[in-house]
Amino acid sequence: MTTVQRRRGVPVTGRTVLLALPLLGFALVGLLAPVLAPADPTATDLAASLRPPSAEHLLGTDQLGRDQLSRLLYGARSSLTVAAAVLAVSMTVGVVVGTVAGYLGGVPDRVVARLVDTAVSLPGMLVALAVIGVRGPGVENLVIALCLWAWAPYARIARARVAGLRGSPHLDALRLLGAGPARIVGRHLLPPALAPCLVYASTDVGTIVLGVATLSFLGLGIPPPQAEWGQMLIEGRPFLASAWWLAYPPGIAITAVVFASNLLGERLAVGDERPSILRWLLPTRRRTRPATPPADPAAPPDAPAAPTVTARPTTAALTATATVRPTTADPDTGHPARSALTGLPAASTGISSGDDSLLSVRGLSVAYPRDGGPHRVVADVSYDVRRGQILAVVGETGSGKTTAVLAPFGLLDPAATVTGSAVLRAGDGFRQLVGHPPHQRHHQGRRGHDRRVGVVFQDSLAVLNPVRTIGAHVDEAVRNAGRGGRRATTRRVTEELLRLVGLPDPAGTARAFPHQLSGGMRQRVQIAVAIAGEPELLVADEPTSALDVTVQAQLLDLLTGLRDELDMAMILISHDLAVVTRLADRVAVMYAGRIVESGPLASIVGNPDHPYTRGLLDAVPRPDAAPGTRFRTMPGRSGTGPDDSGGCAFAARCPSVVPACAHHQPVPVTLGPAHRSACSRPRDTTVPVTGTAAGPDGR
Ligand SMILES: Nc1ncnc2c1ncn2[C@@H]1O[C@H](COP(=O)(O)OP(=O)(O)OP(=O)(O)O)[C@@H](O)[C@H]1O
Repeated sequence: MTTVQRRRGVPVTGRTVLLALPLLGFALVGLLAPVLAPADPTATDLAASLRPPSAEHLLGTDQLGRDQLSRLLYGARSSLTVAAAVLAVSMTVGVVVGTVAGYLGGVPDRVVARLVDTAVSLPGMLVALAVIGVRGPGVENLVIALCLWAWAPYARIARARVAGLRGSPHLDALRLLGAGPARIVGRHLLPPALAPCLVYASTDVGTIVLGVATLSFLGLGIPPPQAEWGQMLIEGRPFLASAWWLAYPPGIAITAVVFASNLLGERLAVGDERPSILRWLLPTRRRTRPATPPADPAAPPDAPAAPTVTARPTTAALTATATVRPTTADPDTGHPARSALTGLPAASTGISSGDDSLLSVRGLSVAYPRDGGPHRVVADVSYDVRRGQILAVVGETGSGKTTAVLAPFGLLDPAATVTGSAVLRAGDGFRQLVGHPPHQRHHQGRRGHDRRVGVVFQDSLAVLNPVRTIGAHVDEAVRNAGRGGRRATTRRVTEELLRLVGLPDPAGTARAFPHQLSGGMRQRVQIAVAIAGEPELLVADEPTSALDVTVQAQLLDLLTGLRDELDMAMILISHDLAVVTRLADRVAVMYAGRIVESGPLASIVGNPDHPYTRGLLDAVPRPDAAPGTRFRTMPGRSGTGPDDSGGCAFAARCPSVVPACAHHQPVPVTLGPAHRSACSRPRDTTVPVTGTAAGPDGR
C-alpha cells in the first residue's frame, strides 16, 4: 500500500507563472509609478505640445505637453487602486454573505439567492452609470458603483461551495467535536469558499480595469487631471491620425491587462490550483512536510516499508497529559449535569438508574420528504447500548443502518424528520436527544451530548480537510475537548493520541496532509480525532469498508483494544457480518428500515431466527470451506422502505413466507435472553436455507 501519494491538482508550473507575470507587472508598475515616472503626469508645458516619442519623452507628449509615459504609469496606479478597492470590498462582502447563507440554509439562503440573482441579472455598467449619475464622478463613487454589482458573483460562488459542504461528514465530525458555528464558518468554510473566489478574482481584475476605463472614457470615472487609461483614450481620439502615441499605448495597456487576467483565470480554473493558492495566502497553513513520509502501519506485512504496529501506550500515558473531564458537571453551564438536562426522570427514559445503559433508543422513526409527503426510511427502531459494549448494526445497503444510528445525534440531512426517543446518559442524569427543531439539531453536537460521542466515518478523505495537516485536525479536537493548552502542550496530547491509534512517528504524521497518508492511516487519524474527547460512545460507520482485508483486521483489532483501554461503548455500522463477528457483543439486523432481529452475537450467529439473518449468515464466505465450495446469495432485491409493503417487507424474498406475512407487520417476540425476532411464521417450523448456492463468481 502506498504511503505517500502524489499531491492532487496541477503544481504551480512555469506556464502559470508566465501567465501571472503581466498582471504582476501591472501591479508593480502601479505601485512604483512615483518612482518610475520620469515627470509629473499632470504638469503641463504647452510649448512641448504633441511631441512624438523621443529620448526626452519616450512615449511623446499630449496636447497639453504632459509626458505620456508618466501618464501611462500613473494610469496603471489609478486602475490598480480602484481594482484593489473594488476587489477587496466585493470579495469580502460576497464571500462572507455567500458562506453564511450557504451554511445557514433555509430562509436566509433563499433571500441571499434572490438578491444575488437580481444583482447578477442587472447590467453592471448601467448600474454604475446610474449610481455615478446620482452621486457624481470621483474615485469613491466609482468604487461604490462597481462594488454594487461586483459582489454578487463572489456570493454565488461561495454559497454554492458551502452548500455542497453543509451536510458533509467533515462538518458533522466537527459539530460532534464541539466546534461552534463561528469556528466552523470561519475556520472550515471560509477557506474553501475563498479558494474558487480567488480564481474568479484573477479574471475579475480585467473586468474591473475595463469598467474603470469605460467609465472614465465616458467622463464618469476618475476626474481629470488625474491620469487614467480610459481618459487618455478619449483625449487621444481626436489625434488618432496625427499623433498615434496618444491613444495606442493606453489602448494596448487595457487590452493586455484584460487578456492576461482572463488567461490566468482560465489557467487557474482548469488547473485547479486552488489549494496551492490557499497554502500561499493563508498563514495558518503549514507547508512543511515530514522529511520522511510516515510509514503505513496498516500495510501488509510483506510490503517493504511496512513497520509493525507500535506497542500501544496505556491509557495512563494518555490521561497523564489530559485534563480530567468532570462527569457530574455540564461543561457548558458548569452546573451539575442533572440540572443541565432536560429534567427527564430516570423512569421515563427506559433506562433504570441502576443499569449501565449509555444510550437508549425507543420507537425511532425517520422520514424524508418525497412526492409531496413524508416518506419513512426508518420505522419504529429501538435499541440499547451499554457501557463498554459493542453493538453492531448490520443489513444490506439501504436498509437504514446509518440513518437509525446517526439520527439521535442530529447528523442527518436537515430535511429529515426524526421522531421517537433517544436518551443518552450524561453524568448522573439523562439527556433526550430527539425532538429538537431542525435548526437546533445541527448544533446538537455541542449542546446535545457534550463530546460524549465520537464518530468515525467510512470516507476519511471527505472527513479530513485536505488543506489542513493531520496535526491541525487532532489539535482542534484536543482543544475542543478542553484538553489543549499552550500550542506545545496541545501538540503533545495530539502526538500521544496518534501513537495510541498505532501511527508510528507521530510528530512526522502530525505534519503530513491527509492525501499523504494511506486509507488505513487516515482511518486511524479519524479514530484519534474521535477519541480526543475520551468519548463514552464511539460510532463507527463502516470504518473498514474501503480497506483491504489485512488493514481491515488491524483496524478492527485497534477498535477492540481501544474499547478495552478506554472503556468505551461502540456502535459499529456494517454490512459485513464477517467484520461484525470479530468484535461485536450484540447485533441488530436491519431490513427495509426496521430491526428484524437483535440479540447477543452468540445467539444471532449460533441460533438465527429471522430468515433474513439466516440469509446474511449463509452469504458469508467461510475460510474453512473446501476450495470450489459454492457460497449462497439471497435472491431478490433489498427492501425499499418500511412503508412500501402492507406486511413484512422481506416476504417477497423469504423462503418461509406464510399468508399472514403479506398483510401483517410482524411483531418482535422474545426468543431467549435479550434475543428478539420479528417474524410471523409459526415457530415450530425450521427455517430453510435461504437463497441459492453460488460460485465465487456469484453464479
Ligand atoms: N438525505 C436523504 N434524503 C432522502 N432519502 C435518504 C437520505 N439519506 C438517506 N436516505 C434514504 O434512507 C434509506 C436508508 O439509508 P441509509 O444510508 O441509512 O442506509 P444504509 O443501510 O446505511 O446503507 P449503506 O450501507 O449503503 O450506507 C435509503 O433508502 C436512502 O435512500
